[in-house]
Amino acid sequence: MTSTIGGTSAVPVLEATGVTMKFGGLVAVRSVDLTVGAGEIVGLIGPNGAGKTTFFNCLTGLYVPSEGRVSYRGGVLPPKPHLVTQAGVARTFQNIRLFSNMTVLENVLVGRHTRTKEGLWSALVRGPGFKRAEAASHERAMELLEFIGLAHKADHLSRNLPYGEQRKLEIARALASDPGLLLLDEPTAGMNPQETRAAEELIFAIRDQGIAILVIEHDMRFIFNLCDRVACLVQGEKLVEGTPEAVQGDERVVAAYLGTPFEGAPGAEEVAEVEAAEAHSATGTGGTTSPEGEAQ
Ligand SMILES: Nc1ncnc2c1ncn2[C@@H]1O[C@H](COP(=O)(O)OP(=O)(O)OP(=O)(O)O)[C@@H](O)[C@H]1O
Repeated sequence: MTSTIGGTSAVPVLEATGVTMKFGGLVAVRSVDLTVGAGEIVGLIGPNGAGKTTFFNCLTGLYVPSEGRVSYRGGVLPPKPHLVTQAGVARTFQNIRLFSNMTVLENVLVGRHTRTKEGLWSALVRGPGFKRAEAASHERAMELLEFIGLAHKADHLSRNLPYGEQRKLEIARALASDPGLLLLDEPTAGMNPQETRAAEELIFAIRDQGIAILVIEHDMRFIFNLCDRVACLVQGEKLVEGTPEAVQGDERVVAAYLGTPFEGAPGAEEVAEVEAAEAHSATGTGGTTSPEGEAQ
């Protein structure tokens, strides 16, 4: 199966079909379909609480979706984070999750462990197989630090890095698992404009290495500049999906961000029902009539 993007055909790397996530009575994500093709950068936008991170958590095995299916390169992903990483899907988090007392290099090495095959026994006796694997991991981790521009800080404690560099280090740690798909949750949150620009360049460079990317971001200028395709979630449902130009110009997206109701908006029926019920209870027997004859 292929997904068509702007007239070209891309092989899907990620396919999410009908993904729904319920927390008790709350439907945080409702029947969302999304594909990411090889070589693509896809953006996921939506107002606060729209369900973006919940959807990411469903893709990466942190949550088991209430309904739906997530596949990577044609195989259904097991709902366990370490197995998802092993399959080739890596992620970063909205709130930085580095090991603050470890060095920059050690943080990247932690991300490498899904790709090392040496077992506990081999590690304990530090046999030749373990030493070879350790040297290869070290070399790969240094390559990645070179790539993100932090090789000169390999021995620094990660907690001493400026915020923008901590975010870059998180990306390097995710890349250490050799993913085919990288999910970035608000990679530029808290960054200044120069750091945001550098993050954009870094993401393009990652894509150029053949890694598909799905990114959540609130910075619209960043997302519309970066992405080949953008999907907008509102109240857990995918409202619009298309090229940055199409999504940017879509009045429903603008309305969703401004909180303006519009016809057919996800949740609009529920809102109307609640408003009608409130009007009913406020007026006792079905509402009063204004002098102009309009219901209040
Ligand atoms: N573990 C949970 N238990 C219960 N409700 C949750 C849980 N996680 C998220 N929610 C709810 O699901 C909805 C979607 O939240 P989510 O964090 O996915 O939105 P978001 O689009 O990522 O928001 P933001 O842009 O603010 O990060 C919200 O109403 C949130 O309160």
